[in-house]
Amino acid sequence: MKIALLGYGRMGKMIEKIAISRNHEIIAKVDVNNSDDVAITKADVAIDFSIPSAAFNNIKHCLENNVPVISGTTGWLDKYNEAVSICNENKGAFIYASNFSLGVNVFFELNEYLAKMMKNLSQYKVSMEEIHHTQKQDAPSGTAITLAEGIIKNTENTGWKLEEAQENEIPITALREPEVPGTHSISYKSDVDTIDIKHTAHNREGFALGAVIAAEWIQRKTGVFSMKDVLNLG
Ligand SMILES: NC(=O)c1ccc[n+]([C@@H]2O[C@H](COP(=O)([O-])OP(=O)(O)OC[C@H]3O[C@@H](n4cnc5c(N)ncnc54)[C@H](O)[C@@H]3O)[C@@H](O)[C@H]2O)c1
Ligand SMILES: O=C(O)C1=N[C@H](C(=O)O)CCC1
Repeated sequence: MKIALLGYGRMGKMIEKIAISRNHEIIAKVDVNNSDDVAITKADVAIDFSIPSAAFNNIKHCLENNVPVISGTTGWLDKYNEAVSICNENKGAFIYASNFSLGVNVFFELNEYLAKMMKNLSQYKVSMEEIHHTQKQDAPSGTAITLAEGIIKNTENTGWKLEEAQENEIPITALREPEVPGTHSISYKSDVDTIDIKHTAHNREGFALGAVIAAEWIQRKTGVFSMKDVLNLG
């Protein structure tokens, strides 16, 4: 495949490495200082790992030019429904995932399964912690938001909050520490015990491999998909 990389930072560079190892060709590298709108239109797929303020326009440009797009950028989801409409209007192909790693997508399923079991056990209070590197622009992480949505869907919790949560809201603690690729923990605490589940990324390879697999999977497809479709989970 001919791939356009939208964002050539930590993730863009890791995706380039994995894509080349799977015999793909990188035909455009778009960055804050380097835009190449023409090259993008010649790609079989674009992979966007940019910044929250750029993601929506990147995705729109691809969909309006019939280029399937995979986006892992977090922190722009107020415009997700608009991106879905643009995809459908243009009969395009689009996948957003807050986390492309196989391990986290298994963890998403485990989270929902546990939430269902905890639904009627009101003595347990749920909380979440995420830890990422200090360059991260958004908080809480996109992954933490997906996990919170998985709990809300399956329990009486009505929302999530960073820190000071109300009753029935999931409190999320977002910590920033040097070099941490991404750690997410969910705890259900009662007076007598605690149940914890945790996912720890050791590096960024899992995210990048998942994004390249999604880019391979979406070829010749039309519609809006998720990593659940790609990985055939659940
Ligand atoms: N979904 C996942 O699996 C996953 C995994 C890791 C990171 N992320 C997300 O991916 C994004 C990128 O992460 P990163 O660690 O590579 O960040 P980074 O800061 O290393 O890279 C972002 C790059 O985007 C570039 N950029 C800025 N404006 C742009 C524009 N208009 N068009 C294209 N590129 C532009 C920047 O110059 C920079 O090189 C973040 O939102 C992060 O949360 C998602
Ligand atoms: O490094 C980041 O930034 C990450 N962002 C995603 C998120 O916000 O969940 C995935 C994990 C790494």
